[in-house]
Order: sequence, then structure tokens, then C-alpha cells
Amino acid sequence: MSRFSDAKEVYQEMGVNVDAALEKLSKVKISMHCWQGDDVIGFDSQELTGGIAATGNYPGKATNPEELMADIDKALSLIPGKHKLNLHASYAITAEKVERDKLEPKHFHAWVDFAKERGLGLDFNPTLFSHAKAADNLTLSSPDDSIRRFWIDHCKKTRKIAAYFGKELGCTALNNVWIPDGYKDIPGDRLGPRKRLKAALDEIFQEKYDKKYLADSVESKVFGLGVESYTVGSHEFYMNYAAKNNLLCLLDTGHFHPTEMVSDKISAMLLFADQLALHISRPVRWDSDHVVLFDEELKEIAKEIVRCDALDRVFIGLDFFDASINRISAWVVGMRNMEKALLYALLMPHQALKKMQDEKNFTQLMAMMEELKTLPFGDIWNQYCEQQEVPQGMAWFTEVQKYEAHVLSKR
Ligand SMILES: C[C@H](O)[C@H](O)[C@@H](O)C(=O)CO
Ligand SMILES: [Mn+2]
Repeated sequence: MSRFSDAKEVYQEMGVNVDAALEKLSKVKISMHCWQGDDVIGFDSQELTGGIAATGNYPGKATNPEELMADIDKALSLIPGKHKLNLHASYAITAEKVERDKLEPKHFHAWVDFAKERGLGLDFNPTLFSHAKAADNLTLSSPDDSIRRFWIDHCKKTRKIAAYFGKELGCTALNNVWIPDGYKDIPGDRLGPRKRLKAALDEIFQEKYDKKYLADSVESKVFGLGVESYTVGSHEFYMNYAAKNNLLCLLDTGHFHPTEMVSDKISAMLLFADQLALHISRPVRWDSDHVVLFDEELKEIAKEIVRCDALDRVFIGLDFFDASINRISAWVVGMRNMEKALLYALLMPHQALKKMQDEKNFTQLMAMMEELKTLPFGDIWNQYCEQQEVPQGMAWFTEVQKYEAHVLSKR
């Protein structure tokens, strides 16, 4: 008997269908963020602004499209499954400088070819930071008409580009709007900036695209570096805006108060919206964007998605940027952990647990939940890696070490 068949029997005794879980997981697409590869610099700026920070100085970061694509390829070769790549508008590949409000689908042809060749989907984001017109962290809510106009036009262009991704790749592209807008100190007017943001969004989302190709989301935040006292696009603002305008609300796991758990929000959001978008990150004391670990909250998020039977209603994207470790390793750890968490959730007898709760069998519920934690999960995960033809255990890390020695260290 192999370790896998032994483990499968253990799960079967708990009433879990392991083959069905593996099959379901193989269909889940996770959006891998391109910006872990170069500390969110992009190809049209030198410095990261907008109240976010990639700390660390690990050598070997990608500095051009060829390097970034090669690094993404390396990471994907170590991650089971077929996924999506998440691009920011600042990663346009152009011969000459093209201002962000003038970007067109043609400036992303190279990325579409890249995605087609690898069977990937693409997601997209307007980039409203790391730019002279966002120097004071005011973009769509700016009191300056010309600044607002520039960013409204930029966001409109990104919707067009994302719809093009969706059509070309036959896979709905999520275009997510996040803005850094806010104030360092107590504002004299909270309503005004929010009114301006609302009007700007109304204009951005006026044009209708086929939902088969484009899904629009808006991302809230509690605070940013340098904008500690007031964030224009708060959670209440965007939750209401999304609900009223039939857009997706995007919850970033680092964008809430430290004791607030995104896992608890998922079922509530899904009761009122067809779809939901997530940025899976790991806040450590603040929105620090640490690499996603296989920790309790990640498991809880995955459990909620699975329990709500919502694997096809939730856009799962990663959002972290650690510049203190090997960046390919950061991607691989984060992506594999997201998949691990989903597999872990798929290997739970949810109906039995629900019944225990409904019948007020709380003692049994706790006992069962604790037993589930020590089932031979690793053997099932290894089987998944084998099925998907990617290295198991630390073998993937050996590949990263080789790549560092042969490629990254030469940059
Ligand atoms: C690159 C950013 O992390 C991203 O656009 C945004 O989603 C965010 O989370 C800002 O804090
Ligand atoms: Mn985010």
C-alpha cells in the first residue's frame, strides 16, 4: 500500500471523497500577482509610492519584461495546476513611453501571447500610484479636475484592456480598482473626497462590457503609510458602491483592522452578491504584505469558500511583496499554500460538521475539528503534486536554488 492509498482510507473513514477533492482542486485558478517579481516597480516608474512598501534588498529582482517573464515561468513550473497571472497597468510593454491614460490593448500584446502559450488567464489593475500625478496620494478623489480626469481616463483604458484579455484568452479577466487616496492627519472634509470618488467611479463604469470577458471590482483599505487618518475608499464606501452598481467587492486580507477576519466576511458577502474577489495577503501588525503561509486564517478562508460551494464565484488572487527573500520562492510558497488550504478545506466532512452544529453537538464538533487537524494531509498533497507533475516536498526549493545560482545571481 502506498502512503497515498493509506491516507485516502483514513479520509474515507471520515466520510471524505479524496478523488473528488483532487479533481475539484485541479479546476481552481488562482491569480498570481506579477508584482512580487520586481517589488511592485513596474516598467514605467522607478519608485514605489501610494502608501505601500516592499521592504528588503534580496538580490536578483527582475528589472525588465524578459527577466520577469522568465521568473514567472520558473515559479509556475513549481506550482501545481493551471492558473491566472495578475498584471498592473504599470507593466505595459511599449517601445516608447506611453502615458497611463493613453494605454491600449496593443501595449499588452506580449503578455497576451505569453499567457496564450502557457494556457494562463490574465487579470488586470489600473495603477494609480508610483506616478507624478499621484504624488500626494490623491487620484480619483483629488480636488484638482485635471488629476481626476487623468486617472478616470486611465481606469477606463484598463477596463478596455482587461476585456480584451478576457476575449483573447476565453477566461474572464478581473479588473480591480484600488486607489491610495487619503490624508495623513484628521481631515476637514470627509464627504467631499468620497463624493468625488463616487462620481469618478460612475464615469469609469459607465461603459458596459460583456461579463463573459470582464469582471469589475473595487478594493477598500483601512489605512496606508502616510495616509493614516483617513482613507477615501474605505470598506463601507466600496461595499455599498459595489452592491449598488452590481460590481464585485474585493476584500484584501491585509486591509482591515488586525483583529478583523476576512474569513468571517465571505459568507455574508456571498449572500448578497453573485461573486466576490479576494486579495490573499498576510498582514503582520499592519498591511505588511508578507508571503502567504499555510496558517489558520488561510485555512479558514478556504473552508468558507468551500462550505459556501463558491469555488466558481470567488476570484482568488494573491497580493504580497517581500523583497527580503528569493522572490520566486515567495511566489511558490504563496501559491502552493493557497492550493494547500483549498485542498485542506475540500478534505473536510462539512455536512457532518454542519449537522453537529445544528443539533447543538458542540462537544463532538470541537473533537472532530481537532481530529481533522492531524489526518495525513501531506500524503494527499504530495499525490496532487505528483498528478500535476510538479516537485513534492523540498524538491521544488532545490530548483529555486539552482535558478538563483544560474540566473538570478548573474543579474
Ligand atoms: C500592488 C498593490 O498591493 C495592490 O494594487 C493593491 O491591491 C493593494 O493591496 C494596496 O495596498
Ligand atoms: Mn490588494
